[in-house]
Amino acid sequence: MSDLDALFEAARAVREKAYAPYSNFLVGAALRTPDGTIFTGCNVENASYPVSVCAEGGAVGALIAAGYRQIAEAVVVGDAALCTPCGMCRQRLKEFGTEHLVVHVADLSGIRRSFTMDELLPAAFELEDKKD
Ligand SMILES: O=c1ccn([C@H]2C[C@H](O)[C@@H](CO)O2)c(=O)[nH]1
Ligand SMILES: [Zn+2]
Repeated sequence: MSDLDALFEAARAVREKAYAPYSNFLVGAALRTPDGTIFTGCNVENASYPVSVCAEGGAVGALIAAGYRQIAEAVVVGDAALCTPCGMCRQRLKEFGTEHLVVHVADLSGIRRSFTMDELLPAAFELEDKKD
């Protein structure tokens, strides 16, 4: 299995764990660090809708909590719709993306589109003096 296949499988598996009783739209995200470690997250909705957390947010939290700071590649798996990260998650991914971060967007049968971070979030807001 290629590294990308493994990342896709991780995102597809964690999608099954999503808590999305309000939208019924399950999402899984898998992030690969430069050393090949994979972190995953799923969307967790809430009766107070704005409290919901996207799959990408959970995965970024897991990666940071484990002591990592860099995302080299990401896969987001939704259902039929083209499940590109929302605006907030584009900013989240940008914060920790390597220069060459590629975000693959998939449905259950596989990857449908691939984007560079710059395609997803051109002219992104970033602070030069951030400490990593
Ligand atoms: O990239 C995406 C797009 C949507 N969602 C979630 C948010 C909400 O729970 C549900 C429907 O928008 O899907 C994600 O987790 N990631
Ligand atoms: Zn989001």
